[in-house]
Amino acid sequence: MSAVLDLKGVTVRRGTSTLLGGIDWQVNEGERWVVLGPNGAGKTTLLQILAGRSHPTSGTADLLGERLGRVDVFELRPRIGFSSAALAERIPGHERVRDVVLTAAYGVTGRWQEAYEEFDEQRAKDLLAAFDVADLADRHYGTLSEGERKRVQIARALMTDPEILLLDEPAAGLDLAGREELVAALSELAADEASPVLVLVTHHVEEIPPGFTHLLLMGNASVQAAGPIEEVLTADNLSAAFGIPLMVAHGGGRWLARAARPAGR
Ligand SMILES: Nc1ncnc2c1ncn2[C@@H]1O[C@H](COP(=O)(O)OP(=O)(O)OP(=O)(O)O)[C@@H](O)[C@H]1O
Repeated sequence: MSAVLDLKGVTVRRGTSTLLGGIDWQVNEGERWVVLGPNGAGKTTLLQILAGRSHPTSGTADLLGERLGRVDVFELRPRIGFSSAALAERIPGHERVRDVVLTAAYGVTGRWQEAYEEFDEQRAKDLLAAFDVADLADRHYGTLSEGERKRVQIARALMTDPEILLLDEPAAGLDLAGREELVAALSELAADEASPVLVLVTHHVEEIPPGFTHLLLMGNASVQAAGPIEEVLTADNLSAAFGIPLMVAHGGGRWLARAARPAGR
């Protein structure tokens, strides 16, 4: 079985900065990955490669069996769902929620004169229902709460029935109730065998949804540890990645982390 994502020695340089230094990573069918690490670790840069929106300076990135640099990325991108704050900013506030999801079929934001099939309309409706926002379908996107927007963004990322779904900090900016609702929705997505391979980027172990299987821990532009979540998410690994002594607890499918001793002691 070939890997869904296969990165070998992936390095990204911008000027004199190394944003990613020699990343080796394999993701297989059915896996649900969390990419965790501190600010500036290189998580967003990595996701840009996985989304086919940026190329490595050196090394090789095979996405769905296609090598970046040799494949037409415009054919590849519909096979990879992607949700990020930067993409969300492009959604016009006056767009109807149903059209925010529907227009992903053409990879555009802002409905204009595209013709959509009944099948597309139905899929957009079903996705809104799956994320519990069906009753918002006729609202303007700009009138939604942040939590509602996040769920619409994920529904949009799934519109093309992708083989991989990349989520860059989906819980950022949510209040506690919003975060918990999103974690529950992502946990359901993880449990569904029909779901694509999932890759979720976060800074916070509290945002890891139950059912996610693997963890890539990043720090200093490189992989600190990678593998099954229970093996990798240890106090030692997390402390090394974040650069302070941390404690980790696990219960009820959820994770917690805090400083091993109060700051300043
Ligand atoms: N075009 C660029 N030129 C130089 N440095 C860059 C460029 N783009 C990003 N960086 C730097 O690369 C590093 C990694 O950035 P990246 O956004 O991938 O990190 P991240 O782990 O996603 O961080 P955060 O959690 O804060 O979003 C950061 O130090 C950032 O300042």
